[in-house]
Amino acid sequence: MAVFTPVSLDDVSQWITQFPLGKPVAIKGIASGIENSNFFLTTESGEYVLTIFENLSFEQLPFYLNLMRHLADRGVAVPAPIPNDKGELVVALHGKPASIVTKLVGSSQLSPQPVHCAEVGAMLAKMHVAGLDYPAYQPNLRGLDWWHWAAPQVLPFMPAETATLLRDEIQFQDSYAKSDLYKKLQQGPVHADLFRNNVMFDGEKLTGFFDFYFAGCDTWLFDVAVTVNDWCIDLDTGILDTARVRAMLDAYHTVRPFTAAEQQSWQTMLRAGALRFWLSRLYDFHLPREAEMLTPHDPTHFERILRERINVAAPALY
Ligand SMILES: Nc1ncnc2c1ncn2[C@@H]1O[C@H](COP(=O)(O)OP(=O)(O)OP(=O)(O)O)[C@@H](O)[C@H]1O
Ligand SMILES: N[C@@H](CCO)C(=O)O
Repeated sequence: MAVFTPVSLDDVSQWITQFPLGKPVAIKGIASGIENSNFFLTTESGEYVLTIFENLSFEQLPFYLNLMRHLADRGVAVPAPIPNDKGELVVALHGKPASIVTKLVGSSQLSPQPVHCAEVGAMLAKMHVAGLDYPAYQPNLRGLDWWHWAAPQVLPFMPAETATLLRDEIQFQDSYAKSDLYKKLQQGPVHADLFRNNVMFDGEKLTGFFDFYFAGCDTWLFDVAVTVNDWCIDLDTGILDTARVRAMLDAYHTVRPFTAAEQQSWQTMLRAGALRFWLSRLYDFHLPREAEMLTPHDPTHFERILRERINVAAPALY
């Protein structure tokens, strides 16, 4: 189901000569993606992932691919995009934008232990610091402006009590975003979707972050909140697991110390991280894209997490 645009060895044999990768030896579609057509590509020089982008355009892609290249060049574990002989990272294949990146070793860790959370926390801090001098800017396209655009479209579908929760939370986040405290937070490029299925592990060793296509510039703390809200919870209840939270935050703090302003903002940001995915899931659920083939993710998962973060104090940031 996941390969929307088929690609054969014949299709790439000529196309790939613009990349310094030698002859292609094998190509195999990857079943698990839902957004793009992905392939494992073996060439004379090694193993790579070829992606044909089904939704993002030639204009949108450079922000993401240049960011991955920038991070990879600074030792952050991410797939490194391979430039062609003109230095381009995005090249047309079957009329659609495509790229080749290095293949990460391992698989996703879907039942993380504290040791995995510590690896993620340390690498996330490293990524934030390495992104500081990334020259391109794009806002988080699923940030406050998007919440204001999406909420009126989903509210008519919602029962009164949950609609009130959504309205109140957006208002609460609005006033926080205007506060002096918010302005003190460090900002930069963030992944913004660093869920368990977007990180690769080889045993207990993290081998890479991937799927950067929600990345944008936002507060670093928002990225930490999104990551904790997925990696450090009991999936059935949304309740934070203190051992995993501590492992992730302590490892992050060792690489890039949190600030007092971040400490004060922590609970609010955990709520923002929950709101962001509650709203996007509500939107995908009630207003699915045309020809959407997917079963949408369950919005109530993040509604539960939001209520939990409103009602229960999280472990301190440091
Ligand atoms: N650089 C990489 N190295 C190794 N495996 C990769 C790499 N990039 C992607 N994969 C594999 O391909 C699968 C699909 O990739 P990805 O999650 O990016 O799909 P997508 O369709 O682009 O997005 P979505 O997460 O929305 O499904 C991943 O689960 C992973 O197993
Ligand atoms: N991580 C998102 C899906 C988009 O990558 C979610 O769980 O809603």
